Amino acid sequence: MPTTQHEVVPHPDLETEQQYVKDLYGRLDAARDLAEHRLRQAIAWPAVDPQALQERDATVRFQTERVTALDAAEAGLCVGRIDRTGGGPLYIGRIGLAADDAGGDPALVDWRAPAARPFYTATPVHPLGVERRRHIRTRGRAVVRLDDELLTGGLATSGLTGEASLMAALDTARTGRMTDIVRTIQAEQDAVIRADDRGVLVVQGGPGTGKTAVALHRAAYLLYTHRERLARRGLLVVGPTPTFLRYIADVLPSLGETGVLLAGLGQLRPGLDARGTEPPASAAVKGRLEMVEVLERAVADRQVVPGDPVEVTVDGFALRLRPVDVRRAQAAARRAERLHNLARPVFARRVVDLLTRRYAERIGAGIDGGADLLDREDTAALRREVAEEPAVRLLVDDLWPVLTPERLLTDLFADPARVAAATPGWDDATRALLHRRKGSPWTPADVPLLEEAEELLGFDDGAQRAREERDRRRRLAEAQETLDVLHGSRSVDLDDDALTARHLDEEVLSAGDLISAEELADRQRSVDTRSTAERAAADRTWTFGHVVVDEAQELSPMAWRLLVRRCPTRSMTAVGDLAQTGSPAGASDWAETLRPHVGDAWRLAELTVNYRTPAEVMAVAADVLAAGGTGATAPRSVRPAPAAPWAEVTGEEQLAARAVEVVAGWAAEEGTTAVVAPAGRVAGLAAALAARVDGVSSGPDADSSRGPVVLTPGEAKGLEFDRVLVVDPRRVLDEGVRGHNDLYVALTRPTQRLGVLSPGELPAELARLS
Ligand SMILES: Nc1ncnc2c1ncn2[C@@H]1O[C@H](COP(=O)(O)OP(=O)(O)OP(=O)(O)O)[C@@H](O)[C@H]1O
Repeated sequence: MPTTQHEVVPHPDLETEQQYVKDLYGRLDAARDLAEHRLRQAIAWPAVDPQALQERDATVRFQTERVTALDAAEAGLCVGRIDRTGGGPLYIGRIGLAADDAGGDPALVDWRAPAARPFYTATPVHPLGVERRRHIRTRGRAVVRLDDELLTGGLATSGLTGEASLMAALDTARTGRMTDIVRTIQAEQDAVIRADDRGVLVVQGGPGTGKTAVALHRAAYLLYTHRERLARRGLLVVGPTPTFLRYIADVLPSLGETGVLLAGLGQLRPGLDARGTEPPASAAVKGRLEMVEVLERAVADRQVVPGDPVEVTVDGFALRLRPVDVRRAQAAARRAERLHNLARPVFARRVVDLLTRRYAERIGAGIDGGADLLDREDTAALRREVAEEPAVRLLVDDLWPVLTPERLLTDLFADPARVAAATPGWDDATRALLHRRKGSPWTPADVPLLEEAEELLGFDDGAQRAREERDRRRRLAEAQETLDVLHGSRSVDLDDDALTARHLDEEVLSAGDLISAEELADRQRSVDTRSTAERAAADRTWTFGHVVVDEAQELSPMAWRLLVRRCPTRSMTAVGDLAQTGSPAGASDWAETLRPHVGDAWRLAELTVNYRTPAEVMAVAADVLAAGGTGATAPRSVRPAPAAPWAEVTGEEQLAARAVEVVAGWAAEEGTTAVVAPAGRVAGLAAALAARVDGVSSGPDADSSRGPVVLTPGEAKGLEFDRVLVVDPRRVLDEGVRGHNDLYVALTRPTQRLGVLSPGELPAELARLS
């Protein structure tokens, strides 16, 4: 009888490759030992002055990053090799390692180096000088499998690079954390990863096409290729939700890159973590570009002209300020300075000048010659008196208050009258969407508005500058004192009596001759030891060297405006899928979305292959996409499903119980599980599940590495799970502002299994499942 047992014949080169990989690990160990030694040396460096301290900190940071990168390279150090026509093999891996022979090929080429490119892009039709591509799979430091592709035949294949390795990677159970794809990057993905960094690159691709993976690998590639510039200016990666940021957080560190700032829109204002929630319609209105004008009007509205003359009393004299006086003072302030807070001192000066004149007139009244008799000193004294009078300060505050962005928005959104004044032509229902109770948490949609307000208000840093100047003078005085002491105590040991005093002055350089007090004071300024990412996170005026935006279709126009401000060079990568837009403020057309911010200075790349969702599941999702009527096409899946997707009509009463049963039934399987349901059902389903299954979580803190998660389609966006149960698809369709997009997102999350539970009749869009 023929045996069904499949005997795996080890690849004949396995042992040779094991030797080579062992040698590479030896080099990695040596590089790490050296970096650790240098790090220890740097830490032990006696830093005698601030400059040395600064140098030491820079070295410590550099060597720490080096050790971290070398540590990260340990897992899967070598990913494969290419055998080139007329040349030796070139090994590709996570980092570059030099060979002993300085003139020859490196022992290992960094996957991001130009020489590594054919490993990802060579095909039998376009072999690029490559005869054979070999994927090397390792476990720990042991080589466990070799997969070869011959590229000499000239015949077109599946179009996938390293198909066996790719399929093995795609079939692996998920852990709840995204992993890197260095081993199996595909040619169309490679083109995006290595694309020129100038201008805005938009990457459009359906679910599972690797947009997130590609965006993160592109970040790593740009850091490698433009290391110096990006190390100085920093790189920002923006994601939609805290859950998503947690999901992707390990990828860049696993590629040895730790200096990238990952942030959600809610974290883009230093010092604020905006996690409040609000109806999508409110977020949509806040996201409109016309909010810029609304804010401009809201600021102008705070520059008040009273209806009637106002009076302030200074030393018993009632002084009058007429509306026309205020108007003139306002006009002068606005002429002098565009920003509200910076123009305020001009306004205040004008008001004080006017009141001083009135004061002088009142004092001079009854005396012959009147105010003209007061000399400059008298007037200056009166001016001081007026300026220091609390009633005058209060009046100026009323007429032109110092405003923080938070105060401007809090006062505006809490007061329908203010909103009405700032939104001429709006209807009341739209205005009502801006309402916010004082003290409620800020939402992500508020962040671009707060930042815009900051641009309009300006920050009067007069007090801070005065403080810095005082500090500088103090340091200068201390430095001078130090130099004086050094100068006074210099020991001059001269044998030659013939040296005259004049010679002495010429020949002996004192500390003060080598360094001025100013230089010394400057050196004493405290050294900023924070990394670029930390400094960028704390500084709202920081501009980044490159910005990567994931799920870019969700960004509102105001959010785009904020990001472009943070990246004036427009060196940006935006990845997204118009067919998955859930937010009413989000994009339905890239050109339309980008035009107000970058004009036509952007280009489009497309990803067409779905690596996540099995073909049978994708067919169901594609029906929903087609029914949505956007005309978008679903990407092509590369894998079949291990089990057919299914749907079940449960009735309302049985819905939660069936969901629990299904998820509990899946509990024994490896990998992650998600229940995706309309917002109104999440809490109930999570509670029902938690009673039966361990580690259930939901909402912004959901974490599928601990157990099943219950999410809305919006929260599930960008994530993936081995098994997904979609509950109540009808309500997902009906409740979402773009319901078909939401259901499409929900259905495209699984890597293995999909189940659908419907309390009532299955929507026609899911007919394929009935
Ligand atoms: N070349 C590849 N090799 C191995 N795995 C890959 C490759 N490309 C993508 N994947 C995997 O496919 C899955 C989907 O990738 P990713 O999440 O980046 O897609 P996406 O386009 O961002 O999807 P969505 O639009 O749904 O957010 C991930 O598990 C990713 O690791």
